[in-house]
Amino acid sequence: MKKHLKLYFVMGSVNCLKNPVEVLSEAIDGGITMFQYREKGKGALEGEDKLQLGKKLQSLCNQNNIPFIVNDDINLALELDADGIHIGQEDGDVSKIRKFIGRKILGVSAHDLSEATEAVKTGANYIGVGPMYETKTKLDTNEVAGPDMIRQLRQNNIEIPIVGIGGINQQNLKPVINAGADGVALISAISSLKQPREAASNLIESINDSFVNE
Ligand SMILES: Cc1ncsc1CCOP(=O)(O)O
Ligand SMILES: C=C1C=NC(C(F)(F)F)=NC1=N
Ligand SMILES: [Mg+2]
Repeated sequence: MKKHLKLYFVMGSVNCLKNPVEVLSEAIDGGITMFQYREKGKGALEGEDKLQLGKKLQSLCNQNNIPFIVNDDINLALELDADGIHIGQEDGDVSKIRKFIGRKILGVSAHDLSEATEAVKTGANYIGVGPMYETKTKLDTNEVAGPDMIRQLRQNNIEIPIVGIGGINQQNLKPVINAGADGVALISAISSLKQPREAASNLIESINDSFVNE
């Protein structure tokens, strides 16, 4: 699990500057290690359109052995037979969902020690902790937690794989790794750029450097 979390690209059609299939294809070439289909926000696809785009993105991931995770939408995750699902605190009872999805990857958002502890107890495979920094991508985030939140979780013996998320880019990712995260999750640092391949390549290089000099 930990090795997949190094550069976790999260995106939906509304986040992309150009065709989402092209964006993901380039991001995979650039070196992302995991993908989350998060079709959410103003203008997001729904129903059949959401399913069809999901299928295209999933096949890109399958061709490249990249885990394909669906955000929030359990029915879509099961219909696509996705590799896993990511849910927030408001997306339902984690232990019920764990039973429902069997051995698929289960990611849970956590904003503090109590939510992280709860997620571990109910069988999450990783937790997403944030927001690390200010972000304009998700409008209803909790207040900025910062990399210190990850450090605090590790100091309280939270051993589960952790990925930081929120406002992360090449310039500010090192503190997130140094705080004890196994990787970074991000949207606009790849999806909003004209050259997603180059963006992903620069990001994974910085991430690997951060681990080497830890
Ligand atoms: C999904 C999510 N959860 C916490 S912040 C965020 C948005 C991250 O987007 P960006 O990487 O563009 O800041
Ligand atoms: C709200 C979210 C928080 N964390 C993550 C992830 F990075 F995948 F863990 N994904 C989300 N959609
Ligand atoms: Mg959610």
